[in-house]
This record gives sequence, C-alpha cells and structure tokens, in this order.
Amino acid sequence: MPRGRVPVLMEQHSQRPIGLFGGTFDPIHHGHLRPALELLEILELEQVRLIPCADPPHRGAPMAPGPFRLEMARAAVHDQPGLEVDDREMRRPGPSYTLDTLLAFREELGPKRPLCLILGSDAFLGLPRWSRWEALLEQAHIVVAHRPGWQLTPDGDLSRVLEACRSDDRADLHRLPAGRILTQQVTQLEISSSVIREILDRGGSVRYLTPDPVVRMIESSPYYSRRPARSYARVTREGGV
Ligand SMILES: Nc1ncnc2c1ncn2[C@@H]1O[C@H](COP(=O)(O)OP(=O)(O)OP(=O)(O)O)[C@@H](O)[C@H]1O
Ligand SMILES: O=C(O)c1ccc[n+]([C@@H]2O[C@H](COP(=O)([O-])O)[C@@H](O)[C@H]2O)c1
Repeated sequence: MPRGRVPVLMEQHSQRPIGLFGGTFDPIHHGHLRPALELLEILELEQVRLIPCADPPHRGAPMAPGPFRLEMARAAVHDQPGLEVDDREMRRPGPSYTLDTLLAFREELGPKRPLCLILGSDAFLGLPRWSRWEALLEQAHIVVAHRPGWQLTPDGDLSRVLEACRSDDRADLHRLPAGRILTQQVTQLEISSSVIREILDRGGSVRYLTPDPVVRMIESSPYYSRRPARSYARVTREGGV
C-alpha cells in the first residue's frame, strides 16, 4: 500500500485493538451490526468480536436458546470481513460475566494488546450493577456507542470513573492496552431486540430490522412468533392481484 494511504492510527502501532461487543442478541439486529461496523472503521480496529452471552446476568432468560442466538449472529456477519462471532461465553458455564470474558481474552492475547469493550449507552449507564465493574477498565478500554433515547449523564461512581478515564483521542485506544473511555457517535438506529420480539408476537414482519438470513432463521424457528404471520396480496401494475 502506498505510504500516503496507511491509516494514521495503524502507522503508529502494528497491533491494532480488538473490539469486543457482547450482547444477549435475542435476536441480533441492525442496531447492533451497523454500530459494530462503524466502530471497526472509525476506530481502525483489527476486528470486532460479537460475543453472544449464554446466561445474561441481571435479566430474565432469553427467548431463544444460546446455540440459536449464536447461529443468528454468525448468519448476520458471515460475509462481512472484520466482524467475527466469538462463542467463548457459550462454552463457559454459569452467568456470563464480562470481566471473566475480558480476562480470558487477556490470557489469550497477552498484556499489551489493546482491547475495546463496546457498550451501547444504556449498557454503559447500567455498569455499576455489573460484577466487579471497576476492574473492567484494567483489562480493556470502554467504547460507548450512542443509542437513541439515552443521554450519557451518569452520576455517582460511574460519573467519577468517566471523568477520570475519558479520552477524546482515538489514538489512546491504540497506544494503551486498557483504561480509557471513549464515547462515539454512530448512526442512530432505534431498533431493539424487545421491539423485534413484540412485532413477531403480533404476527408482523421484522424484515429490514435485521439481515435477511436472520429473518429466515427466525421465521422457521419455534422460538419467537406466536401468532401466524399475516399474508399480503401482491398488487400488479394493472391493479389485479
Ligand atoms: N439500536 C442500538 N444502538 C446502539 N447500541 C445498541 C442498540 N441495540 C443494542 N445496543 C447495544 O448492544 C449491546 C447488546 O444489547 P442487547 O443484545 O441487549 O440488545 P437490545 O436490543 O438492547 O435487547 P433487548 O431489547 O432485549 O434489551 C448493548 O451494549 C446495547 O446497549
Ligand atoms: O458482567 C456483568 O455483571 C454483566 C451484567 C450485565 C450485562 N453484562 C453483559 O453486557 C452485555 C449486554 O447485556 P444485555 O443484557 O444488554 O444483553 C452482555 O454481553 C452481558 O453479558 C454483563
């Protein structure tokens, strides 16, 4: 590649950061995928690992079982370089605590590799309820992707941690292995898995909210839809059907 075309951050460090994006993904949707792709590009990450959790802490059991949520995630990104699905939480028994996941990555990749834990703003605001949450920043940076409807105005301990670790310089994510918090604007997509489940529950279509391969998996699975899907007539140019 001609020198002028080497991305600025890449020039400084050969070991680019890895983005780690955990979720229940029940099901995965474009509100997960588009921010993941934008962060991959904007932050010049090596890759973003989508990590479906087996047993999400602090919420009820998912509608779809872990292996199916994992397969939906794989189907969603199968043709997108840079977005990978990581099944380590599925292979680990017990609640899927994120700190355990970060420690496993550290063990695998060594102490120097920059890691970026990606959280939507709602997940970030809930951090003080997570297990050993302040230790997360010892293992990774935190990248907060803005999510529609959530203002980033933490209080208490989270506000103090944000104040102490906040960085506006993306190069910090490449220079250091962990410890910075960066907030990043991404395309705002007001999509959630809960809304998708509600639409399916009333027999609606979720096309264009999630990639077509995921729609097909959902439609042929027993996990979400309860009412039969509606059928629509196709109107031809002449007005016939
Ligand atoms: N539309 C979105 N824009 C930005 N981030 C999102 C969006 N939807 C989910 N996220 C983030 O993705 C991660 C995983 O979210 P999760 O799998 O719980 O999806 P969800 O749509 O919030 O699901 P549910 O509606 O079931 O709570 C979280 O960090 C969350 O903040
Ligand atoms: O480690 C924790 O205590 C913890 C508490 C709540 C959520 N998480 C993780 O945060 C990610 C998003 O969770 P959720 O419930 O919004 O899908 C997912 O990877 C969960 O495993 C982690």
